[in-house]
Amino acid sequence: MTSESTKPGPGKPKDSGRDNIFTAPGTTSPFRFDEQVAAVFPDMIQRSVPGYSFIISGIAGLAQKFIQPNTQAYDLGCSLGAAALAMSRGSQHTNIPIIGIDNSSAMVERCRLFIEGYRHKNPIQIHCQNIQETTISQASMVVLNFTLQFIEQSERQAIIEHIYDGLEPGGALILSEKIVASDPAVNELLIKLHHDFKRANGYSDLEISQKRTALENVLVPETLETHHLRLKNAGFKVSEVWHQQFNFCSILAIK
Ligand SMILES: Nc1ncnc2c1ncn2[C@@H]1O[C@H](C[S@+](CC[C@H]([NH3+])C(=O)[O-])CC(=O)[O-])[C@@H](O)[C@H]1O
Ligand SMILES: O=C(O)C(=O)Cc1ccccc1
Repeated sequence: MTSESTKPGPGKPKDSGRDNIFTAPGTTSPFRFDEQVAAVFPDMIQRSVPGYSFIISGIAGLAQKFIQPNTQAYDLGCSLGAAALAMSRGSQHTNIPIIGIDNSSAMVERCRLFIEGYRHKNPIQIHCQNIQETTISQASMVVLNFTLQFIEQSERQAIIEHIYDGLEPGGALILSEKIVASDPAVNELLIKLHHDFKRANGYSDLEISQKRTALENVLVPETLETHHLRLKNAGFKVSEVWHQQFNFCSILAIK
């Protein structure tokens, strides 16, 4: 069993492989979190999201500050549970229920196995369900780590409001998202820098372009202004960017 205190981030389950999903020409069907993606997810997210490991470590640090006794913590769109494990690791308290939610059964199955492989000091439960149908209560910390971007835009405000309602005063929402820069030229530049990052991590131009096509209308990014406004409208007192690398951003919002 691996100790959560010595391994940051998700590491790699023994059977996880390299992401070759978009290697073959003609692979452009819409992106889905199916078994094929779940099987290579640690490699895919690590090589595709600038700052991913830093954000996971940062979530552990934020958990140290925000998780309070007699509350719960949520990892919404948990995939393999990296943020749930980070919250467990970072929390100063034990016996805090940490609830991971994902609507992909392939992810949930692997997440449960993955979490079993780590020693964790807080109980982690993983549920296969839609975030839109998740009850949130007595929360001191909620994480949406690159999840809201995959949800219909028309449903995003209600989700943020529901999270706000379930948070205790002083509780934190960590919202990480791929963003669109307001200035079109800067936006193009950030997209280019992101593609350079992917190329430097071993993805070919064909893989980058086919995945870009597959993500159209599936991952719908918004501007930072839209996120801050949505958080403000939900009632959050504070929303500040605590990490940004190119067009990948993480916001800390406090109730
Ligand atoms: N409506 C929904 N309800 C529940 N789950 C959903 C929904 N829509 C999408 N998902 C799930 O949200 C996750 C998004 S990945 C999160 C990474 C993780 N947070 C990490 O810190 O490693 C982000 C990425 O791959 O860029 C997937 O597992 C989906 O099945
Ligand atoms: O790969 C990309 O281009 C992304 O924008 C990030 C990403 C990472 C994992 C799944 C889907 C999108």
